[in-house]
Amino acid sequence: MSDNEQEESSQVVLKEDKTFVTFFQSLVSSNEDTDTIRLFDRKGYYSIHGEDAVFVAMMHFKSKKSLKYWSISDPNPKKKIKIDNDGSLTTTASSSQQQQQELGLAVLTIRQGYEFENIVKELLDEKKKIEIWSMKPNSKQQWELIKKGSPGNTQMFEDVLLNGNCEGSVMMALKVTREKGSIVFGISFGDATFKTIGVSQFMDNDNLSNLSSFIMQMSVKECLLCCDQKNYDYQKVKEKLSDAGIPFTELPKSDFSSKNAEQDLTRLLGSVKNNLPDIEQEHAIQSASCLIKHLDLLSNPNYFGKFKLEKYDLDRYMKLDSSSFKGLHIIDLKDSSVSAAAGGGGAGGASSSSNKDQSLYNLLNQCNTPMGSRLLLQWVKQPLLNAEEIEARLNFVEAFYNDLELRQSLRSNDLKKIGDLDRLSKKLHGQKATLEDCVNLYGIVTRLPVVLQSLNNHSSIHQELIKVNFIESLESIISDFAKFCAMVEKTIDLDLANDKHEYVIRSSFDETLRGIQLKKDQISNKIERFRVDIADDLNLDEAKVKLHYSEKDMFLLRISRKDEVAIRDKKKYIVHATAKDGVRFATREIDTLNEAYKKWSAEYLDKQDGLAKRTLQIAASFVPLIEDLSSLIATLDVFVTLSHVSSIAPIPFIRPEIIPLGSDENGAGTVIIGGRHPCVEIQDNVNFIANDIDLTRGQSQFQIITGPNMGGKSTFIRQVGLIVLMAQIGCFVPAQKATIAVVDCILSRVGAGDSQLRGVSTFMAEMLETSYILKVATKNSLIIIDELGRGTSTYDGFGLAWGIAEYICNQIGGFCLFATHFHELTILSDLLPMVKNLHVSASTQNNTFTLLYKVEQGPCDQSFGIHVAILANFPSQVIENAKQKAKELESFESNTLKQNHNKFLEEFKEINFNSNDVEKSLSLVNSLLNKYSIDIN
Ligand SMILES: Nc1ncnc2c1ncn2[C@@H]1O[C@H](COP(=O)(O)OP(=O)(O)OP(=O)(O)O)[C@@H](O)[C@H]1O
Repeated sequence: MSDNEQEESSQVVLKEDKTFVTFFQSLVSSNEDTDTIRLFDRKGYYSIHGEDAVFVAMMHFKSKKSLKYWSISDPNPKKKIKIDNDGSLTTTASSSQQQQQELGLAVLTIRQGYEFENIVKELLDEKKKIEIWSMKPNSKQQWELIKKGSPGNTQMFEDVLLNGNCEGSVMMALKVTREKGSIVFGISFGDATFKTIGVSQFMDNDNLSNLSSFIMQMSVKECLLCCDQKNYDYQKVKEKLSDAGIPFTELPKSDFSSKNAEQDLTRLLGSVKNNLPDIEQEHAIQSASCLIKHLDLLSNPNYFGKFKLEKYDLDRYMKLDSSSFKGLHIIDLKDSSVSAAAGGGGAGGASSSSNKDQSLYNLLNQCNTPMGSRLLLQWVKQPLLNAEEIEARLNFVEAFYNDLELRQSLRSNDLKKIGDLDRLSKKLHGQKATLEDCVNLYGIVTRLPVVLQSLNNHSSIHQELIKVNFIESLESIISDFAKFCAMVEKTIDLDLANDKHEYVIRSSFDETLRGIQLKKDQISNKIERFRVDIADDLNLDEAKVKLHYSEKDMFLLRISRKDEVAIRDKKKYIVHATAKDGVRFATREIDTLNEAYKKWSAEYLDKQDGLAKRTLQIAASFVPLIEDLSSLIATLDVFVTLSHVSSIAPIPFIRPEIIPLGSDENGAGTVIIGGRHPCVEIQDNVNFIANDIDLTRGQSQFQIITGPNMGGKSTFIRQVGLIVLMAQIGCFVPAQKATIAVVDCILSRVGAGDSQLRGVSTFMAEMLETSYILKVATKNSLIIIDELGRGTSTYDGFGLAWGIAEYICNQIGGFCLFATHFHELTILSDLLPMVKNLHVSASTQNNTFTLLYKVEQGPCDQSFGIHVAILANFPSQVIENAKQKAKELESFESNTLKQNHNKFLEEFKEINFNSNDVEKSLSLVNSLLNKYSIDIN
């Protein structure tokens, strides 16, 4: 037995609850689903059992120490939690059942409130389903399921997730079919928390690249899949979902029926007919029917007419798949929701101290509102394709960029004070709001004229744009909120809210309330008189004895900690708490008065209940207006933030010139002068060297970058990718001058070591990723390839790199940055007109070796490696040997070898890596490798 287990077994608690254990075991054995975690509501706390308990203990507490064991063995253990080397948790078939049985049934108890809420969030992040069981009323041993949720359906946990959960929980229903030889996806996606639903029907290629982009860009959390085992594409879809880590449930075709779909959608979207999506999207409409059914949206009349139709137009956004997100570090894949939820500056930002390896989103997310952070995340994931739309965004950014005063006033005052409007509207809509929420909303609305005033002061060429898009909309929203403000002023006691943070209906509203308020006032007046007397008694200035009110303690007196000596050892003064702001105390008389005050307050709340409910009902009718305001503030916040980040960069970003997609035929293209990597340039101790690139179609669209290790090749090619992406988001870019040709997708294969594909060799992973690029890229794509062929022997790596480069140039014709350590590849520029060489420079003067990070024209002087070896005092014999080998390599020009690689590639491209049978694909590759005598070891 391991030390750990020794420790655990000593914690066995002999507490038998046989009935429960039997019930629990039957529950587990009747359901094979290992992804569901069950929590048992024990009134005041929750318990989790068996392997669920072990999973949660490891996930949340990172240890099994908090587990107890009930001494009843589990005769039927089904699964075992395995903690992998990287700390991740997986469930596997149990191999230590015996030990588990010896220990008994694991039990973990968790506290209600914060601990429970965090665990629910973490479980959803871990893609688990959650069930909450509660004891049936008036029964001792009978449990019933009261709540359930999953990553794509968190409706029943909205109260828990109201704080944070920035991206919501997008569920998609998916039907795959073939039409005219092409794969067609009918998709419906929805988020019940944010009350959005959408349909989209699109064609895809054999690599399902459109589906991949859709999943990433729409932040899909879970999938309902129309089961079609006989369909070959169906298996590929399942693989794609598994690779993307999207949990899916296979459902019968009968769940995807268009029978009532139109009617159901109309109910959710409201009666506006033109809300309805294009009815020709038959498969998507069928998926909508499944989605509505499985999210049970029609059982909640509150939802009727409240949903918004969200559109996903494939042709509107740049295609980005998960390897581009990872390769360019666009977002932190695991933490995206956390950092966005934090809002108000996000995690990091340019001024952050831990600025190493931060993502583009983290750099940009200096939003002042949570709504802004959410919208920015969406924009970063969905760069635009339409040049006019991009220019429109850039105009706004430019307006704020050039108006420092406006930007500062919006950032430091106006926007900062606007709370989470999405959360507020969710609470009001879900009838979970309180009078405090109404007062908060009132506070926000009454501050809007200040925002308006700031915007009105703006004067520039974009003045009209600001007027039409922000000023006029805001004026109309403010005027529509007038009734809400009047209601709050009339019904809620705003003085009490401001002074004591008590949120109640005005006493003047009702005779009974007035009577109770009188009693409360009498008590507080009495306490005030006590305060004056006590100051006198303590020999302290009256102003030094303050009245402290809180909902929990009611009235207490407070003196500074310095003055505490005045009450020390005086029995009549009862100390309640010592805090930073001083010592809080009372006397017996004050305690008694507080009791009475508490009683009257409770009575007041009771009597105001009907009026408060009515007020909240009226407030809920303003939800659509709150949503409009939220979206206006989010957009304003994102523009202000993009301009802010652009202006505070070490060297301010500039507005890029945009060349529409596909209109760069006549020798135009992407030209960046003095480009910088936005995330590397702000790293501590980095003196960033700016670099140029010219990707002109037909002349220099394919750039090979060579140079010494650590010379800045990867940084350079990624910075070009990021600059193009930022421009298409509508953001200014880190460069001195930039002309950006809009691209339809950025495809990247970066880093040999960190393949996302599990269980395949580095070489194979490289090949799979590259084959994907070769099939998906178009002449309008940007391809970024870094160190291809590292996972194989030098000759073969070179051969493959050569073949792939040639294929991109001749067959695809897209823009490409190809960083490589194969110096021989630079010869391509002599053979193909669109290929140019660049190299990162280094200096070997005065017997020192200095990386200069300057990207210069032409191939690299490949003797750097040997220079480094000389500087590192390698034995002369080794150096000579190395020189000899380098010569041999230089003369490596065997035509047969090169031909072999080209032939290999021709056949390799035809292999379908998306087939269900990975083994088969791999063995096909192996036989090809043998056929052309290519050695990958
Ligand atoms: N333009 C630059 N200005 C200043 N420092 C830079 C620049 N580019 C890169 N660096 C620094 O050099 C380090 C190495 O850069 P990078 O990883 O891009 O090199 P590389 O040539 O791709 O290396 P390798 O061939 O070993 O993969 C970076 O982490 C960064 O700190």
